[in-house]
Amino acid sequence: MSVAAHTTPLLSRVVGYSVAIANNAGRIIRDIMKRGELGIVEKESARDLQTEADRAAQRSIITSLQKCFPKSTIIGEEGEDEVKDLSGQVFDPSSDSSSSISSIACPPQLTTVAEEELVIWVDPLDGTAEYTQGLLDHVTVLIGIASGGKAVGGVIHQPYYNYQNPGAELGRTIWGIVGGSVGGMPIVAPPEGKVIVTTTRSHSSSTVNDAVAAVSPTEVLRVGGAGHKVMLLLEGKAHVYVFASPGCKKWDTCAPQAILEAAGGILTDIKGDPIPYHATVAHRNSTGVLASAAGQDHQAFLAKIPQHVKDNLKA
Ligand SMILES: Nc1ncnc2c1ncn2[C@@H]1O[C@H](COP(=O)(O)O)[C@@H](OP(=O)(O)O)[C@H]1O
Ligand SMILES: [Mg+2]
Ligand SMILES: [Mg+2]
Ligand SMILES: [Mg+2]
Repeated sequence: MSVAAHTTPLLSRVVGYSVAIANNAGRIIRDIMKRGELGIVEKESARDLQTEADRAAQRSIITSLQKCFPKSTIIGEEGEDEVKDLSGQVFDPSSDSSSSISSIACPPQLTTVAEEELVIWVDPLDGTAEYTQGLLDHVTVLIGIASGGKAVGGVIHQPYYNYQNPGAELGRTIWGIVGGSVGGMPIVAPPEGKVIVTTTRSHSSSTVNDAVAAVSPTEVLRVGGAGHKVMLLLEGKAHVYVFASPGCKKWDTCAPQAILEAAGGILTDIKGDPIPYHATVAHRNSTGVLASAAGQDHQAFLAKIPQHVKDNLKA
């Protein structure tokens, strides 16, 4: 472990190590796709799939995080078996130069956060439906860090970024700490005079579509993954992410929310209430998600969501 690891705040260390751990999970996801044996199973429904990549990536992330931060609570999407299974290949994040943590700024109010206060929400593969359909750049690995019920830090790794540009570096990783710093990609403002809305591609409903129409979009980007959609907000390709559905879970939103807020954006439920991230909360974001890029009028978007949409999403 480097000297910096002992002198930097715990939260910066968790985020820095999560960068390396997420990059390693991305390698696992690419390897499984290359082998072509996806081992697809249905979870709660045919719209809720799990592949060997979801399972193997989660085993690796949880095993590695547990080893580095044994006193924190870690909650992963892929259920009890994968969480208790610590047989994943242990990856030592301090061996990876991508976990250079000295540049990850932590604001004063978060420098004293203790390991046992952290709740780490892990989505080992966000955008599973798109992964199985070959829409590979929709896939992300999400590691979100909460303290006091709030999303305070996060990592989004996009393992297939640039996969259609041979010769360019494959994959990218974005990280952030709320009130601290954001890194890994330039933050770009979306174009003025347009309202580009991003929403689900594979989990639509009439309520989802009513909410999208209500914000009067000039364009709608239907893409996979909560992580991918928040990346579109960060890189100036969309103004707002509207998802009036109870389908997203805490592991889908914790990391994207922390990074978006670190970059000046806002993520709430569809009514404008904050999403809680304590260890004991229900996993489902039953009142939907609305996220806006930095500089956008979040309240104005919320005000356009029709009452019948809000009424359909009960806590
Ligand atoms: N109706 C639904 N049923 C199950 N999962 C849903 C869902 N709606 C959204 N989700 C989950 O929320 C995440 C983002 O969804 P979408 O891509 O449709 O915007 C996906 O995460 P995973 O791919 O990690 O499971 C997806 O499974
Ligand atoms: Mg899933
Ligand atoms: Mg997900
Ligand atoms: Mg997932």
